[in-house]
Amino acid sequence: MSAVDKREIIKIKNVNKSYGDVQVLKNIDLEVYNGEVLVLLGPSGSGKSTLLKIINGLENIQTGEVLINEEVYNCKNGVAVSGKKRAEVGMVFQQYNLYPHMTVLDNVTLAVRKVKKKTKEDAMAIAIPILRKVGLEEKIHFYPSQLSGGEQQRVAIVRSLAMQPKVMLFDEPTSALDVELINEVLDTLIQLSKDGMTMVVVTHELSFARRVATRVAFLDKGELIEIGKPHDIIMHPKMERTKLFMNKIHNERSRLYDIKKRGSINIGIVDNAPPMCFHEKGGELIGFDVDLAHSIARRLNVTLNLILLKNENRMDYILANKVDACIAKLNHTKSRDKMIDFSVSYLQDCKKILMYKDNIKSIRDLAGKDIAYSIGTSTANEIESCFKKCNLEKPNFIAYSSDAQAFEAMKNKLVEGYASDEIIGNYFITTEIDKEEFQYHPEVCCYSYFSIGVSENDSQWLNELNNILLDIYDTGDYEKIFNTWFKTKDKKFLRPFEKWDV
Ligand SMILES: Nc1ncnc2c1ncn2[C@@H]1O[C@H](COP(=O)(O)OP(=O)(O)OP(=O)(O)O)[C@@H](O)[C@H]1O
Repeated sequence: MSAVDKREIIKIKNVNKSYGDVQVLKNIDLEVYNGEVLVLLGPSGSGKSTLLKIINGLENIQTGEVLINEEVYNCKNGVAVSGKKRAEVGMVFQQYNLYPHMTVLDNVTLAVRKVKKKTKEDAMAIAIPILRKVGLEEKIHFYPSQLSGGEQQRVAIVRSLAMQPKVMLFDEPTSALDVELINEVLDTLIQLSKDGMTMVVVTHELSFARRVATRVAFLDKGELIEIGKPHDIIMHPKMERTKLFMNKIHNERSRLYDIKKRGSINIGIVDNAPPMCFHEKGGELIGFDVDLAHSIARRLNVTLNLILLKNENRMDYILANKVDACIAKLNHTKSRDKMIDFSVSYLQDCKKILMYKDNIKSIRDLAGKDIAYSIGTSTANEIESCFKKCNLEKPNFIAYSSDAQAFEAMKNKLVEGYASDEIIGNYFITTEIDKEEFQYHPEVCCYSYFSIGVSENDSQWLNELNNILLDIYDTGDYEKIFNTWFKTKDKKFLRPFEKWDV
């Protein structure tokens, strides 16, 4: 996220708005700072859209004023600035309202030419780099009907951006889109925020608010009830009205509902960590995680789509709601717990350091020694914090692109040891002829808990998933899967943990 400074870009002072006798906004005071992304949440009819239209000068107000960069844009005597000035406040609606008979390029450059009086060439010079940035360069000669809903909405965003606005206002920009298209529009908003654009966004996408918003404001019945950091307003609201709304939205927005509606579940897996998930010789994906994913899909009575992820992008996919669940030998760690939710743990393991037996000395001897691990895993961090707790100087962790490569590095003596979850390390030892040569360092064992990762605030989906995991256990399926993949009996077969507790 870009840096926010305390310069007020939008200032709303004591705004009251009525339609006839009905007051729809009451004494609104609000500032939006430079580079800030302010998300407006609230029930239907609470006045969110009206507030955006007031900022933009599309609606008049009965009292107060709206300033943008200290210039009055709206006040009780009517809209205070010219149409050209008003175009400096970009607005994107739920319906993208593109001209159907015009190409993408014409749609985007029309206002630049008409309102800003730019030549066609100048307008194109502004528009094309923005179209390129949002990945639409190849579609500039397409007509709206030839584009997906997500692409049309991105064109609408570019059309506003081409006016080089000081702020951008979005009114539920994703609510008319299918689930799979929502993220491409949200990604465009995320990019805009990284570029430092000041934005006010009305949305029901709580995970987007958690990820991108600088602050979240909750409106109810025309009043600004609460404003603060996304985590505080969404997870720990202080006001009763906010609490009621959040509970309702969490239930309504459950992923479980989408999964059932779609008839399929998207489960993220990582395919380079045998025996959890890897490619069989024929190329088929197999492993503990794969079997677990099938068991879950069967219980939900939906088809299973396995989505191939990497260790290093697993969290991003969960955060961006690109997968419904992630079963990718994901360790439940404290830092991840701040961003996503975890199911009950389906496997307890231990992070260890595998070495040539002859090299094993005291734990203190590991200080500064090169140890390989697989990139994007929590292994290095977790072992480092175990060392820190014991006041020991830590080894020097070196990231390799997979567990197989990290193991090879140790085997070829490029590094002193290979660190991983024991269950994965064991797989590599058992496939070696000289397995007797290797041993885990006897003094290093940091407990790890494999859990399924899901996006936050969806208690309905999480509860269902936990119940399914316990059912998989209770019906004996878990034992079968366990015994298929952990033949070496290297792990005890445990009932999934009801609670995460370290
Ligand atoms: N042009 C209008 N004339 C009369 N009443 C209006 C007009 N526009 C909005 N309202 C009323 O003002 C109130 C606030 O509407 P607004 O569209 O701002 O709410 P909202 O929070 O954006 O709702 P939603 O989430 O459903 O879009 C509602 O009661 C609505 O019926």
